[in-house]
Amino acid sequence: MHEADFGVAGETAIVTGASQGIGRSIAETLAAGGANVGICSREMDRVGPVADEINDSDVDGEALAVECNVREREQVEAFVEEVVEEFGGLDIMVNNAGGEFVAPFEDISPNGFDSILDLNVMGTVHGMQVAGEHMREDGGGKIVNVASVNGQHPAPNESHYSTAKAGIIQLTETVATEWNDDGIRINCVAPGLIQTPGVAETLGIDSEDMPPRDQVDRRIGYGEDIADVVQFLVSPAAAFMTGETVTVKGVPRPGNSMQHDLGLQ
Ligand SMILES: CCCCCCCCC/C=C/C(=O)SCCNC(=O)CCNC(=O)[C@H](O)C(C)(C)COP(=O)(O)OP(=O)(O)OC[C@H]1O[C@@H](n2cnc3c(N)ncnc32)[C@H](O)[C@@H]1OP(=O)(O)O
Ligand SMILES: NC(=O)C1=CN([C@@H]2O[C@H](COP(=O)(O)OP(=O)(O)OC[C@H]3O[C@@H](n4cnc5c(N)ncnc54)[C@H](OP(=O)(O)O)[C@@H]3O)[C@@H](O)[C@H]2O)C=CC1
Repeated sequence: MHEADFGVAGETAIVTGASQGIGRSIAETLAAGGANVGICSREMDRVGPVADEINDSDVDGEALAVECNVREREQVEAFVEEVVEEFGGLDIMVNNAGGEFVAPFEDISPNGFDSILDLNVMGTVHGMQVAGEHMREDGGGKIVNVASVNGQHPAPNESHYSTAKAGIIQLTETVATEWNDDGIRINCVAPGLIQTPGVAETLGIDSEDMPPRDQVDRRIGYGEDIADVVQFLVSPAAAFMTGETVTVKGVPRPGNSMQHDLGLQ
């Protein structure tokens, strides 16, 4: 009788941008599943406590926090190297660090547009190439990139971010065809609106009454909604999936969904 295997126990994972929000949920979920996790953010003061919390808990996975700006190639190389040394390999790479500001296209300076492409696209390129090198030497691995529904559907005042996230979706599909023979599966998750500190800051959407997770028809998602799908994508259960983008956005419905209100349908 077949039993589905969603396990990650004993694997080593890296999650970028894990001091808060979706990245933190992914790191905690994988650690609770028994994976050792290397996590980073731009500030040790912010990401260190997340590792402490995981290490002080009774989950099986251990955490290592490293200060790393994903826009800086050398920092990504040093981060990955430290995790490989600490945990003895690298099986899973989650390129989550990303962000935006909201502005009309005509008000975004060349440098402003470039900063969002650099953070989201080049941050992901650095993570994929550096992790990929270790995975090829080690006989394979799994990569998950975090895009957005903004990379799939138009919404006003998100031109730079939507361009970047669409790029991440293409990057995922293209490199998946190239690294297939190396045993590296690469998939992508496209979250709808998720309750995180970043969304509170950028869009002014703060803690509202959150309906329970078992309700699909709600305005905004939890970090765990994304983390669970990421765990599926890196697990043996997704062995026949590569180059895919999985959208996780609940039910966007007029008058009901925040995404619809924001122009993302
Ligand atoms: C509605 C539908 C919703 C649809 C909603 C759908 C869901 C989307 C949810 C997404 C959620 C998230 O990603 S939440 C994440 C939220 N948090 C963040 O993103 C914060 C992270 N921020 C950063 O990493 C940075 O600040 C980042 C924006 C990349 C810029 O980094 P830099 O170091 O390059 O910083 P700077 O030098 O200050 O800025 C670079 C240039 O960008 C310009 N710039 C910076 N902020 C700007 C702003 N608010 N408006 C215009 N321009 C701005 C500056 O003027 C500079 O250009 P010049 O003046 O020309 O030099
Ligand atoms: N929340 C949402 O509705 C959606 C989010 N997304 C995507 O999900 C991902 C996470 O978003 P969310 O959790 O909301 O964002 P948050 O702003 O809440 O968290 C972003 C995380 O990334 C880190 N980070 C930011 N820039 C860098 C950098 N240059 N190098 C390393 N770490 C960095 C931050 O840490 P620190 O500040 O400590 O450096 C923080 O841990 C992003 O890629 C975002 O675009 C996609 C669709 C919807």
